[in-house]
Parts: sequence; structure tokens; C-alpha cells
Amino acid sequence: MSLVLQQFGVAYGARPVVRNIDVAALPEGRIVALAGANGAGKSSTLRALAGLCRMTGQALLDGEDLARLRPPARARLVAYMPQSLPQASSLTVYESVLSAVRTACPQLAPAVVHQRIEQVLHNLGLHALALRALDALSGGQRQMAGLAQLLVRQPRLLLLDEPTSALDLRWQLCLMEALRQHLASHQALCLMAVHDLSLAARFCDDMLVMGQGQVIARGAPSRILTPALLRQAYGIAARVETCSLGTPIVLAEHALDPE
Ligand SMILES: Nc1ncnc2c1ncn2[C@@H]1O[C@H](COP(=O)(O)OP(=O)(O)OP(=O)(O)O)[C@@H](O)[C@H]1O
Repeated sequence: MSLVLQQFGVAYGARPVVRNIDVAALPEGRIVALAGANGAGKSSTLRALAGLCRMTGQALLDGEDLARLRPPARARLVAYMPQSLPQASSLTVYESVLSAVRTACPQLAPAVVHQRIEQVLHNLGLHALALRALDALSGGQRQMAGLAQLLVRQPRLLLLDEPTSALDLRWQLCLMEALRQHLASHQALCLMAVHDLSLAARFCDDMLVMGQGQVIARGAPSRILTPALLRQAYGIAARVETCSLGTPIVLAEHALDPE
């Protein structure tokens, strides 16, 4: 399984906000970070791949153009988690995950559904919250429940928009580790918009850095994260240091005046 983007773009009405993106095969099992300044086009890219706004060019998942798939087929392959937290509701975490899998995969036998839910709640460390109502959860707990609703569908392409924005350090680790494990066992790929570059450097295999609707750098975080790129992408002076594990850590120093 792989994702290829060819002359990929996104437009709102007549206004293009993402242009001419060519990305050679992103293979399964990987977490790919989508980084870049506010307004660079990360969410628009994820939303267009999810079929929620108009895309141009091609997005080929295993050679099949996502834009040509009928909505039910696309929804089986692709799952999207927006920046906003899942709606609070009186459903319990278990019920919300059950509802997600029943809607996306109506053909599954009840025993398989139950097994999938148990597995996902276990992997995400959510068992203790299974019977709590979504509207009685904290923001971070709701974000984890949102991810459980996605993983239980076992999509091939996961599109996550800042999935750790509400999470404390422990839950960030739980989410990234569970995600990695999930991708490896389900031959799936994850594209994730991120602002925390040090977290991305630690957990993401590959990174696309966007600037003004285009990809300005692509590669392993340890290779492409440099002060020059951070200056170009974010307009900041920054240091990139290497921790004792060999992972880059980004230290933003100060904002630069716009050129
Ligand atoms: N629904 C919309 N209609 C029109 N323009 C939009 C819409 N959503 C986003 N845009 C514009 O598209 C451009 C890219 O926005 P997008 O939300 O994709 O950026 P982003 O990189 O995800 O930013 P952030 O880090 O702030 O979430 C921006 O100029 C934004 O104003």
C-alpha cells in the first residue's frame, strides 16, 4: 500500500491554497508529519484527501485515484480526524467507538466488532474510560476517544490534524506508540499535521514541510530539520540540537522580521 501525489492541489472556490504537490510513494507503516506555518495548507491537504474539499491533480492510494472513488468506498479506505475535538455527547466512549465501526463497516459480525473495539481501547489505554460519557471527559480524553473511533475502522490511510494538541506528555507518548503499532499491524499509512517538531522528529519516519501551499522540503526529520529550513518555513531563528538518542530537538529562539 502506498500513497502518491501528482500535481496535487486544493482550491476553495477559485482560490488555490495548495499547488503542484508531487510526492513519490509514501509506503505503508509510516507516520508522515505534515509541518509548516499557520495557513501553509496542512489542514486543506488533509481535508481534500478525505474528500471534504475540492482537490485537483491526483492522489493515488495503491494506484487508485481517491477522487474517483465513490464516497462509501473512500470512507472504508480513508479516515480523517479534524483539528477540533470530537463533539461532546451523552454516548459513552464504548458506544461512540461502536457507532463508528458499525457505520463504516456494517458487514462485520458482532463478535469481530467487539474484538476490534476491545483491541483499540486496550492499545490506546482507554479501558478505564470505556463506560464514561463523552461529555464527561476532559479535552485530552476526548481527543483519545476520537482516535479510537478512527482506528477501529482499520482504514488504510489515516489523516490526523494535530492529534496531540490536547494531550499531556504521557498521552502523547501513548498515542504515538499505539499509532505506530496499529500502522504496522494493519498495513496502513498516517499523514499527520503537527506543530511540535521535536515530537515529529522522535516519532515520524518522514516529513513534508509546507510553505504557502507548496512542499518546500521532504525527508527524514533528522535530515531536513535545519535552522535554514525553520527560518524559511516559520520565519524564526532556531537551533536544532541532537539529543543523546540521536533525535533532533528544535529550539525556537526568536521570531524574525518578515522579509
Ligand atoms: N473553508 C475555507 N475557505 C476558504 N479559504 C480557506 C478555508 N479554509 C482554509 N482556507 C485558507 O486556506 C489556506 C490554508 O489553510 P489551512 O487551514 O489549510 O492551513 P494550515 O496549514 O492547516 O494552518 P494551521 O496550522 O493554522 O491549522 C489559508 O490561507 C486559509 O485562510
